[in-house]
Amino acid sequence: MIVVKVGGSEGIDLDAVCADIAHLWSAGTRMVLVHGGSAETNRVAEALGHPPKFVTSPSGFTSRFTDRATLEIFEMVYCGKVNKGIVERLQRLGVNAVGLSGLDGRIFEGKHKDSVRSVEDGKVKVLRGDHTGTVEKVNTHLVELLLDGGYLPVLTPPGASFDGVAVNVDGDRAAAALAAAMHAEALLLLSNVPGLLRAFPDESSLIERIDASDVEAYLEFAQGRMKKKVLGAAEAVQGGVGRVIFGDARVEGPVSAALAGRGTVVS
Ligand SMILES: Nc1ncnc2c1ncn2[C@@H]1O[C@H](COP(=O)(O)OP(=O)(O)OP(=O)(O)O)[C@@H](O)[C@H]1O
Repeated sequence: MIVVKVGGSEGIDLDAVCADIAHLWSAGTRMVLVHGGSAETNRVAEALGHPPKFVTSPSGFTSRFTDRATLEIFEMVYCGKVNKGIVERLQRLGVNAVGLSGLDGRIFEGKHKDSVRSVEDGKVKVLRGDHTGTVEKVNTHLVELLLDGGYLPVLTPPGASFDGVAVNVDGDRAAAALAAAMHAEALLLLSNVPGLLRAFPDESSLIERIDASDVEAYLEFAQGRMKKKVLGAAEAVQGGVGRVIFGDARVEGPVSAALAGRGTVVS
């Protein structure tokens, strides 16, 4: 089986992703789709008068500061507009897709992190009231029930804390944990870039191949949220996933192209 994670950045062609998934699904490929929704969440948050706030940790990782109001906006967009938009596309293409968040059935579970360290003007501040977490446990039973019943699961953050509180989890790392837990042969991380670029944003600087034992060394090329993808790739291969491909979701047949090795292949 394969796990496909498609991001929610500008330029991603969800129609092309869904058409390709429908084609592979009807040919018998067992798969789970995980998605993001960051760009649309930023737009809706602005429109609702609660603009997004991103924090950068002392180790250089960027994340969305998720207070309760942000979490609710996040859910509206990720679990509502984006998730149902993908499920509708797939249904129209004849795929019996079911959309769930990681909170449903506690598919993605982890500890609630209430505070985050943020570097602001060169100083480290501690911000409280954060609703984030890292996926520590994937409960695959519900996902397997759906697959065995012929349904294509379409999953999205948030996840559930061990106390049952909704927590914003990173979609790439959640997909990586899912791929490892499901013993997937491949994890595809599709976004609005051709893959991991050595000199972002120069698209001709694509890194085509990374040795599985060496992934973390490539963190230095990733900026901003790309770092989480590299981290997710490292976690997936350490968890036994055969290969991880960073692929382009702006092209025709994006899933097949990534499966054929177009992008950055980690193996
Ligand atoms: N070295 C790099 N190579 C490629 N992209 C990079 C690099 N460094 C930073 N990036 C940025 O990482 C972004 C992809 O990560 P991001 O999390 O924003 O995407 P996503 O997975 O599509 O979104 P979502 O958070 O909605 O799931 C690219 O749009 C690019 O701007």
